Amino acid sequence: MLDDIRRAPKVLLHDHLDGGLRPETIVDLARETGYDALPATDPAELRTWFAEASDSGSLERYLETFDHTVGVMQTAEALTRVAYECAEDLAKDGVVYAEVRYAPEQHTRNGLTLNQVVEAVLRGFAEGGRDHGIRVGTLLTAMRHQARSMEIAELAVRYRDEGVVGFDIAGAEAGYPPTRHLDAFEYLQRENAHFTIHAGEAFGLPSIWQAIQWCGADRLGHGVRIIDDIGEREGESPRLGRLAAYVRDKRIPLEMCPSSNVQTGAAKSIAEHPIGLLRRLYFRVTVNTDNRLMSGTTLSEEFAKLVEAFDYGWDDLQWFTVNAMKSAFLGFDERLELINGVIKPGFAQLKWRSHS
Ligand SMILES: O=c1[nH]cnc2c1ncn2[C@H]1C[C@H](O)[C@@H](CO)O1
Ligand SMILES: [Zn+2]
Repeated sequence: MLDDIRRAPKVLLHDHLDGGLRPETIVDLARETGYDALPATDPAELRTWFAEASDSGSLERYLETFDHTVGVMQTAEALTRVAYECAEDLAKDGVVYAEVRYAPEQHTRNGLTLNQVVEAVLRGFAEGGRDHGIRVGTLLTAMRHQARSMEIAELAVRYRDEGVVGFDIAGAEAGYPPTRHLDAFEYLQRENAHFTIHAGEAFGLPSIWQAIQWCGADRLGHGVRIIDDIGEREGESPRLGRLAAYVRDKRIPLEMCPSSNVQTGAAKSIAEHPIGLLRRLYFRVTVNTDNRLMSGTTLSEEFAKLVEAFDYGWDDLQWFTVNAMKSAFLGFDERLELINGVIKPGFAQLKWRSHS
């Protein structure tokens, strides 16, 4: 099944550039750029280290592992290489459209300007996308514990015609509510720009409520805790609270990342992940990787885990994929073209093959 899932034309909306490096590349870049704090210099050991260190049950501990990936991404060449390889790796996994995010403010330690950071990454995505047949849009992230969101929002608008398709905030959620960055979100709305907000991962409903009702988020990063607003009683159909009903009624996309959520403690296991119920209730659920390196995963593997846990078939996987494409920060005509010209025919072929 995994091989077939790899062949399916997939869409990925939530993937961090600094969470998806190849271990071999980290080792190379550390050597080239003089970064001497890696926990291991053998790629296989490094791969294991990331997976284990990320498996703590705490988002804060999980985020500490990014010190090492961000540490080696401080030159234009390094950023371009990482972005190129990201496009290549996603294409090889059968992803046809991806939105990949990172925080430019974390890549200026060696003197790069924010503009230089963005241009280096865009170059990597453009070249990687062209060579490997995938379209990659960029989301610029501001770190929620810092105070640079307005600057980063302006950066996203500056590069909107060059491949930057939106904005996001990320980092530790508890103690850093989205409203801290309200001015940035209001600015983006005035600019008719798109944004998503990490919310409802390590903090509950108030974070989701603020993200949508105060900040005007187009999508929710994770959003798993929306489950807290859904009451389930034996023998009765689930009851949606006002916020959960709003999210479903308005078709607000949920960027769900099953493996990452298990690692940070946002979900107990894949089988107990709220995605099962949310999909049954027809929330606009999408499936994502978050950080392929930290979770040792790919989008195909995330789908395969869900197939195992929830017995999903091709129709479910296509539904998640079409949801993702509908929710992309891309023009309506381009979304339609990918849905009708690539996704539907690709899935039809796989369904036909598995029946014959
Ligand atoms: O799942 C996440 N929640 C909150 N922040 C995250 C998550 N994954 C990565 N980040 C942070 C760490 C990265 O350095 C930053 C930009 O990609 O975003
Ligand atoms: Zn994330």
